[in-house]
Amino acid sequence: MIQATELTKRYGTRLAVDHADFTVAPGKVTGFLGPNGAGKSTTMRMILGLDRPTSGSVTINGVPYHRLAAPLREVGALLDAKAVHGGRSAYNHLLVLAKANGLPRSRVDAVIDLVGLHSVAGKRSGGFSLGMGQRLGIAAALLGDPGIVMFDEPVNGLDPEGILWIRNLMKALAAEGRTVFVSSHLMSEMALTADHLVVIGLGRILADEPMAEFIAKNSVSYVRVRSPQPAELAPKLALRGWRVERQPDESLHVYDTQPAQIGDVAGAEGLWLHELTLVQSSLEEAFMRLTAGSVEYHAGQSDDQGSPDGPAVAGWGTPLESQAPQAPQVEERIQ
Ligand SMILES: Nc1ncnc2c1ncn2[C@@H]1O[C@H](COP(=O)(O)OP(=O)(O)OP(=O)(O)O)[C@@H](O)[C@H]1O
Repeated sequence: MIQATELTKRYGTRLAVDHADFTVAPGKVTGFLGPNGAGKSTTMRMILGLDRPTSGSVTINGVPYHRLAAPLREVGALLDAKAVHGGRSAYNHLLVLAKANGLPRSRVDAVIDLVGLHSVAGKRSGGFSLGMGQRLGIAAALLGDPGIVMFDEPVNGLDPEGILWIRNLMKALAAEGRTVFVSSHLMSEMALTADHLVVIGLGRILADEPMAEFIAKNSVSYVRVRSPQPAELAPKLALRGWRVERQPDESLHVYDTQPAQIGDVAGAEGLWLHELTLVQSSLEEAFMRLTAGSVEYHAGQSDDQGSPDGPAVAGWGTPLESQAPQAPQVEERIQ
């Protein structure tokens, strides 16, 4: 268990982490998400005692990192896969680490097997590919068989096989009851891996909740309706108090309701339906929506172009209001 309480880090005038409160619990993969410069690495460094908090605290199993009797046995971390002595073989790199931490040689063999580096264990790690380097970094993190593991951007630059391997490893570690805390910018990957999310923006914790709850809270869902009679169907739906937007391709986006209810209305009115699809935001869209105000570095585009709604809103259609002024409760557009 990792517990941050009012955790704060100031660099000069810059508040990198701002009174952060969050908990990372065992038995699940917790994703740590935030835009560039949000404070993820600073937070991870403070958890590992590499940076000292300006105020507040963060503990590992109830105590600060520097008071852990055998740190490697309690928490293993992959922060920078390149932070390895390139002149040593993978095996010797791990052996040095093991000896320095009072761990038996058998653990070196165990983690080398676990990460699949057996065939190259005797080779200099300086010549390793990015994927092999990540595996070696993970082997080091797991050397002490710790109950807590932390990975900072573990899938950066990996090929699909490497990504799949890390995803399955993290899930397996969590299934064994370990605490797994992982930062990533790859939302699609996090959506597949994490059970719980801690989201940080400009140093502040914006969310600390289960993935499903996070998406439900921060997403927009609507029903996409295709009918050969959209002009007749749209006002009937709007009359129920549902927001209806007619799209350029003649489909309707209907908010505040469910497909079955729309089907019932169409049936009762004798109107044909060709499609009824519930469309929900992805994790990426939900994340963009939540952190829109916390992004430090924007690409050179207007706010409008940077709409957090992504594909779900692209081509957002003419509000029905302009075509059917009698329709009640029709809004211009969301946000
Ligand atoms: N040693 C430092 N000295 C001064 N400012 C720093 C230092 N380390 C980080 N910062 C600043 O603190 C803020 C948080 O940085 P941090 O690296 O923790 O963000 P991050 O979320 O990990 O970003 P990224 O996703 O880009 O890696 C940034 O504004 C950064 O410029």
